[in-house]
Amino acid sequence: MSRLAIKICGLSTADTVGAAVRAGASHIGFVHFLKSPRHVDADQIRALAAIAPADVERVGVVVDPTDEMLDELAATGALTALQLHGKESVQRAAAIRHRFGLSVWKAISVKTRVDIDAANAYAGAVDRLLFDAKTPDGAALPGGMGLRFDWTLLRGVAVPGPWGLSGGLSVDNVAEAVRITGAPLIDVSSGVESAPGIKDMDKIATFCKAVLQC
Ligand SMILES: O=C(O)c1ccccc1N[C@@H]1O[C@H](COP(=O)(O)O)[C@@H](O)[C@H]1O
Repeated sequence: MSRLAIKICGLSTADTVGAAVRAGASHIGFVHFLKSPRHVDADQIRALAAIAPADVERVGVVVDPTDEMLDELAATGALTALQLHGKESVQRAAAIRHRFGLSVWKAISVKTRVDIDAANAYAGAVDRLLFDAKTPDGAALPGGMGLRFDWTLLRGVAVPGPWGLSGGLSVDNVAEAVRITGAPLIDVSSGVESAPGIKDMDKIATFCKAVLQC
C-alpha cells in the first residue's frame, strides 16, 4: 500500500512549518481568511512557504475568494494549490483553475450522503475533492472547527479523482477514519493545536506518526 499523504493546515509560524515537514507532511496549508484565527497574509505565506522543501505541496485555503485576492496570492509564487472552502460553484472553481494555473481543491461540506453525491458535479473541474464536516448555520467558520462527519457515508463510494478527508481528525481517531474511508490524503488543523490558531509541534509529530502507521 502506498504511503498516505498528509496535509497539516493552518500553519502560521516557521517553527510549526518545520515541525510539519520533519514529521513527514506531504502538504502544508495556509489559511487566507480574515475571520480565521489562522489567517496569514500573502507576505507571511511567501515567507513560510519558502521554509519547506520544494517537494512539499503548499496549499492556500480561501473562502469564496475574489480574483483580486487570488491575484495577490498567485503573485507570491509560493503556492502549488488553492483549496476552495466556501460555496464556490463548479463554474467558479473551473474558472479559477483556468485563470491561475494552480492545482484547485474543492472542499465539500458533508452532513448526509446527498452532500457526497453532490461532489460528483466537480469531477473534471477541480484537481482534488476534500470531504470536510459541514459546520452549523451561522458558525464563524466554514472549516477548521474540529467537527467530524459520519465517515461511513464514504464507505464504498467511488470518488471521481483524487480526494482527501478532513474535519475533526486527531491522533485519537485518525486510524479509524482511514480504516473506514480509505482516504488517500488526510488533512488536519485544529486536531494538532493547543488552542485555536496555536499549532502544537508535539501534536503534529504524533499525528503524522499515527497516519504513517496506517
Ligand atoms: O482553519 C480555518 O480557520 C479555516 C477557515 C476557513 C476555511 C477552512 C478552514 N480550515 C480547514 O478546515 C478543514 C478541517 O479543519 P479541522 O481539522 O476540523 O480543524 C481543514 O482543511 C482546515 O484547513
